Amino acid sequence: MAKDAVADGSGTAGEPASRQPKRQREEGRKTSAIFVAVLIGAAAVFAAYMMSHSEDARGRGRYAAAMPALRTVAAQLLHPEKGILAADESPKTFGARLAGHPNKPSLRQTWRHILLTMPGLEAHISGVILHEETFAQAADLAAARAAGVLLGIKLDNGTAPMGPKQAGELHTRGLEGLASRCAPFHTQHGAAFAKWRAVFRVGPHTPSKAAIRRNAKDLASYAAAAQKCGLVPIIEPEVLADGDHDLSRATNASVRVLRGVFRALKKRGDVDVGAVLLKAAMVTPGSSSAVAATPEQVANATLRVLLGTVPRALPGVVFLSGGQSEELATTHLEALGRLAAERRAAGKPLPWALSFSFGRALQASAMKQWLAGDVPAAQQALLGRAAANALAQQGRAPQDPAAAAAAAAAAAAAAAAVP
Ligand SMILES: O=P(O)(O)OC[C@H]1O[C@](O)(COP(=O)(O)O)[C@@H](O)[C@@H]1O
Repeated sequence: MAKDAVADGSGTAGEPASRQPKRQREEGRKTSAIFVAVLIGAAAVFAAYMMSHSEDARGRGRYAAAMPALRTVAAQLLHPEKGILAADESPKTFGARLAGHPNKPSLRQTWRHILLTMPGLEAHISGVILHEETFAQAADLAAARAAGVLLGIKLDNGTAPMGPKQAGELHTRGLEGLASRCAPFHTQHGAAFAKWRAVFRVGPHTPSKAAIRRNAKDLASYAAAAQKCGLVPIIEPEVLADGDHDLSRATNASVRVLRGVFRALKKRGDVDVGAVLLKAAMVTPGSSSAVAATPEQVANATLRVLLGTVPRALPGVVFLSGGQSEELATTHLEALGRLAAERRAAGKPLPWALSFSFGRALQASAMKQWLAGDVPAAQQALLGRAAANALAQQGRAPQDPAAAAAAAAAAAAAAAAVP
């Protein structure tokens, strides 16, 4: 009997449970109950902490139901033979591209006029992202729209330093009043999409959790506001190439940032991720890194990051050029396009389209020609880069840019000749 009592855990060895004093049994039960309650409490606190602090925890929440009209616009932007021209430089950034020429509003206006009215632009450009100041150029906007080029508005107001604990890190401004600010771009100026850029530095202690959380939350708030305004949001969490970090640190930072961003989008519950485009940096070693990476290594690292973080429902990823030369950005895009084509051939297609949304890597040579006074050469240069990148995103070797420009111009002339 004593043996049974020990075996079923109900008493002390040698003394049946029924013979223990009642008070002693009750105290034992109370102690176990308190112990279990403390355990449950600690587990709950730990789980809550992990949910709110761990960047690796799976995001809770859901995406909003499909927004068909916005999904159609997203698909238009992701035309397989076209990409997006980023011409939304803030006045300060534009000035940095001018090689000493005075950064006057009229100069920016002239350059954007040349871009928006360029014959043949629509051959390989599906949309142009513009700075707010360009929305005053109504005739130029109308010309681009008439050619079938979608217009986008940069809705962020640039970056500002984060608190003293995140020295050197930045957050993006512009959420205040966004809901009312964004509507007229769609209703009065015909914008179809929008963009918001957040930046993350790779350093020994960055990007910090705080910077990721804050920027991810703000990107998600912007995406929701843009969709409510009737605009397809491009979210741009740019992991900067500045620095001497290697490919593996760039990979790690990109994974953490993108996880944070998609978790924040899901947590809101009012964003249709099927009507959002991700504008991402390719995963490369830092611009002052001692160790270079081949285009194949860059493409592999970039795809690995995207496959591990980006939901299948997102329609497309458009890459920024991030200070790479025009040729290098195209070479990297081509390596990515080749990987995507190989996966398709192997019956494992990527869930999203890959394309480009370059600023400098589309405009650098063109601007040089324009600043030297040769507008036709500027147009040729830009059309040539667009054509080369359109091929590259399909994994096809870019032709000689001059030949591609001539082909684009011929196509435009043929289209114009049709009555
Ligand atoms: O003027 P800002 O806000 O610094 O923007 C910088 C540029 O970065 C981009 O997001 C990406 O441009 P790049 O392709 O040249 O890196 C552009 O859309 C934008 O013009």
